[in-house]
Amino acid sequence: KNTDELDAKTFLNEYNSTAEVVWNAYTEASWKYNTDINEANKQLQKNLEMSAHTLKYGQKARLYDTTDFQDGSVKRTIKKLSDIERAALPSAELKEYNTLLSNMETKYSVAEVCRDNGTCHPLDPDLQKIMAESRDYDELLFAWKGWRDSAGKVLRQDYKRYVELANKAATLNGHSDNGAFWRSLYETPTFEEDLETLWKELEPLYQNVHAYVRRALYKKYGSKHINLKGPIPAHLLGNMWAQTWSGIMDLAMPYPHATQVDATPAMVAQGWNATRMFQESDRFFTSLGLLPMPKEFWEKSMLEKPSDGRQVVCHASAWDFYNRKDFRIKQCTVVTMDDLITVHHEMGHVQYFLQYKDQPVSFRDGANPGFHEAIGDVLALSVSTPKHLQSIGLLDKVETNHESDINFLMSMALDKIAFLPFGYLMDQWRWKVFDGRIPSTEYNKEWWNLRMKYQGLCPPVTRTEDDFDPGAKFHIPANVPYVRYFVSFIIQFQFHKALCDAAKHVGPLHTCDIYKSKEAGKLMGDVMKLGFSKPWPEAMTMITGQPKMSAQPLMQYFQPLIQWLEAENNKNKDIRGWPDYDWKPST
Ligand SMILES: C[C@H](NC(=O)O)C(=O)O
Ligand SMILES: [Zn+2]
Repeated sequence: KNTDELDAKTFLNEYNSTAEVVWNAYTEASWKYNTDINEANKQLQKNLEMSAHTLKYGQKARLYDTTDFQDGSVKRTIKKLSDIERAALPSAELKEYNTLLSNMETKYSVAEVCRDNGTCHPLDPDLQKIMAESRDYDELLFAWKGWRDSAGKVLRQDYKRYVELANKAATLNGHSDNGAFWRSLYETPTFEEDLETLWKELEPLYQNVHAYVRRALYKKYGSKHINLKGPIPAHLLGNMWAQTWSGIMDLAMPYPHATQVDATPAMVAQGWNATRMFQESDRFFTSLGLLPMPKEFWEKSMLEKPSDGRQVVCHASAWDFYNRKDFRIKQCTVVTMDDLITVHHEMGHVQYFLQYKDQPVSFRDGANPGFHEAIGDVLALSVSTPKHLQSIGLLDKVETNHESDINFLMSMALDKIAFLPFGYLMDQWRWKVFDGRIPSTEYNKEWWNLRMKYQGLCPPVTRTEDDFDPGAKFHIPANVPYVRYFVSFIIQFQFHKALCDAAKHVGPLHTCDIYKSKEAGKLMGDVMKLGFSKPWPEAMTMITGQPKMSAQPLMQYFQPLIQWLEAENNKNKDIRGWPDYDWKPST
């Protein structure tokens, strides 16, 4: 083994400069395909070239014994390069794997649901709009079942083969399976236990929100479709996957006569468009002293769904082109408050890219994947406050009284608390698929067992193993891990609390708006500059003064609502949980 540290440094410099070129070429090709899906753009050549580069340098990296090296960054980089992921596969299987991934993401992205009259609806914006706005049980069922027939079902065989190849690559890199590889990115031996502890702390909160919303849906849809002691039919929560419930805020509004919290009507009335939404977000970031979007961003991003007939991958994403200059967002933006939040989420990714762009490519990542997902959401917690929305002209009347507070906290809970079980179960399912606890013959049964166990949902119609409902959620065919969002929804409140302290906020945490606080911006910026160069507990300590994930700030933020929900559910004599677990809605 080579123990020459200077030699390793030279090797890493060569790696870094060649990687930028190869990764940039791949990213450009991938962007071209994602924003114009067709056979011509499908060329997977650049992907193979990237894997060839990874293989070449990964094999060299494995020749070093870094035990006695002085420079921690050199050790950290050599260790990271030694895991060559899919490049470990024999070339025929690597080609098959890349083709499978491309086909799965394409099938998902071009899927649509057609009516008897021949009208066909894509997920974005049509089906998403129906799921958020329709209050017709059967119309919701048309969209819900149609999407799973068109996007999920067709992926089942591809997925089975993808699991085999992903696991083969993982084992060739020394992991027990692909789930173990995904968890290794958190560098936390107690990661799974820590997550379960956090979930157990937050489960009572979720069950209170679930019981309250079940009561609201009972009022709307009646006893044929809602059992007050049972699971909720999964198509009634205002979202295609029931992962956030803000779509049914009008049914769940605690005090309809107090301050409203939805900025959508004002955005539409004032003629906001996608660019305006992104400019607003850019303004918030720069108000904190963080970096403005470069001109390439405005010139090359795709901020709206193209109207020229091109097929695109509409699921929003942020892109680093690894040349320290070119950063983009691809989003099929619609003018709603919900999408203004998504805009901030994606802009948070680009801010992270900008902040760590001078790190070596190996460190151009979040401290852990949850950090990358949290940045934009932290700022959105400030933007969402009635006070801030009023300051940008999106809410006219803002009252600071108990009812308005509870209305606001309910709207936030329908996004942030409703999401927690979904954020947790997505990779519970995949980790079990990868380690074999869920055989391919039980993909769908186990999916619905987890949807029942964690979310208290049931399918509105019978499901079989001809279906593949997990495939109807983007991240499954797109091979994007998901526990990062569960982590993000917890740590973003830790960050929010720390930044509000830095901004010298006084009063309840949920009223904090860090807008224009340079102190808050510096705290965030310094952590983002680190990228992946230090283990994430160090980054967590820089922001919060302690190294662990904690549910306490989230609980503190929602404290007034927790008390209100306890009282409200007790007043309604509503049980928490769904003991009538085998109840089914009448069809
Ligand atoms: C929460 C997650 N966000 C994202 O993909 O950007 C989702 O949309 O499912
Ligand atoms: Zn994201």
